[in-house]
Order: sequence, then C-alpha cells, then structure tokens
Amino acid sequence: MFISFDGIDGAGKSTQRDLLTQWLTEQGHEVVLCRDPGTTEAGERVRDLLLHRAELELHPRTEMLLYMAARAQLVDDVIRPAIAAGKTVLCDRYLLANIAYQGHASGLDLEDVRGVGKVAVDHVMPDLTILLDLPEDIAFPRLGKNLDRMEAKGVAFMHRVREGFLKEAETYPHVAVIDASQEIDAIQKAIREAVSQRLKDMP
Ligand SMILES: Nc1ncnc2c1ncn2[C@@H]1O[C@H](COP(=O)(O)OP(=O)(O)OP(=O)(O)O)[C@@H](O)[C@H]1O
Ligand SMILES: Cc1cn([C@H]2C[C@H](O)[C@@H](COP(=O)(O)O)O2)c(=O)[nH]c1=O
Repeated sequence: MFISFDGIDGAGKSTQRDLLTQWLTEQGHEVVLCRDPGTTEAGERVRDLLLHRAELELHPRTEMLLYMAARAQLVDDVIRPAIAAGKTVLCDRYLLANIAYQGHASGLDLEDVRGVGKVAVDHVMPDLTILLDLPEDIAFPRLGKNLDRMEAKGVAFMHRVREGFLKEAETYPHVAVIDASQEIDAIQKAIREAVSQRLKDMP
C-alpha cells in the first residue's frame, strides 16, 4: 500500500505519520518512510534549494518543475521498488501538493501541472491520500519564527493552498479529508479508520 499525507504546513502530517507507522508496524506491515521533496540524495539537494535558499528567486514554473524532478527520482529509487517488494510506503506529501501549492495558490495552469505530474509519477499514485485539513490561522502560528521559503509566503498564501486542497479532494482519487483541528488521538483514529477501509476495498 502507498499512503501519502498532505495538507498545509503545520497541519500535523509528521505527527500523524509517525503514529500511523507505529500502528501499521504492529499490524505486521514493513513500512518505508519518505518525504517529497527529498529522501533520495538528489531529492534532498533539490529540497534544500527549494526551501532553504532564500536568496534564490524561483519562478512558479521553475518551482513546480523542481518539485516534479525530485518526485521522479523518489518514485524510481524508493517508492516503486518498495511497492514491488510488498512494503507499505508512507510519504510526506506527493503530487497533490504540487497542484495545490504551484497550481491553485501560485496560479499555474492546473492542467499543465497535472500533465507534468503524469510524467513525474509515471503511473505511481497513492492508494490513499490523507488530507489533513486545518484553518491556516491555527496552522501558521505552529510554524514558529524560522520559516522556510514556502512557509514565508505567508498566511494568505496558505489560505489559497488550503482552498486548493479542498477543491482537488472533490475529484482526486482516494482522498480522505480529515479534520485536523481535533486532538492528536482523534485525528489518528480517523486516519486508521480510513486506512482500514481502503485496505478492505483494495483488490
Ligand atoms: N492535533 C494537534 N493539536 C495541537 N498541536 C498539534 C497537533 N498536531 C500537531 N501539533 C503540533 O503542531 C506542530 C506541527 O506538527 P507537525 O510537525 O506534525 O506538522 P507538519 O504538517 O508535519 O508540519 P510541516 O508541514 O511544517 O512539516 C508540532 O509542534 C506538533 O506537536
Ligand atoms: C511536494 C511539494 C511540496 N511543496 C511545499 C510544501 C511545503 O511548504 C514544502 C515541503 O516541506 P514539508 O516540511 O515537507 O511540508 O514544500 C510544494 O510547494 N509543492 C510540492 O509539490
């Protein structure tokens, strides 16, 4: 099974991913963790460029293509081999983030992003996307003072990202929208239910 986590920055993805890893491991799954962008050596370098080089001004198209490039490497080096080996992949973010951040929030043509996304993921799509939904005015203060390049785009940008995620969730395949304003345990319970349900539905 391939599960991705998405949502605006500070929505609680890492917290919930770690709890789900614990549960799935107890159930006998061999879990492979990854983050997008990142995980591979090339992907981590691209991540550094995208998030931690404030001096670089990146056009939205450049940004979109860099995220896609990191993802293509992640698919070929990590995700596809892990799935083929029968492992369960949990990934922090995936293509849906590109559509929400660079499409809906930064104004790129959505069909263009989807088109490049097809090339980047090469048919490797999550069996389930957990979308942690939280108002930006709750998530933003959680980020603290050391904001990365994307977080520094601010709360109005995060609002557009959130709206984009929710719009995409109406049609994107296999998305579970989870109310992330709840307590950590309640969110985890909802995630486990969504995972159990999807496992039952899978061939
Ligand atoms: N349900 C919750 N209620 C209150 N605080 C939470 C909740 N979930 C996570 N947090 C706290 O919010 C902060 C951000 O959580 P976390 O790192 O899991 O989010 P994230 O979505 O992975 O963030 P980022 O997008 O910046 O990587 C952490 O300090 C975490 O302890
Ligand atoms: C995959 C992807 C990510 N982003 C943004 C979302 C976040 O602001 C950062 C990644 O940091 P995180 O700690 O892993 O959440 O990058 C994006 O804009 N486009 C994408 O495709």
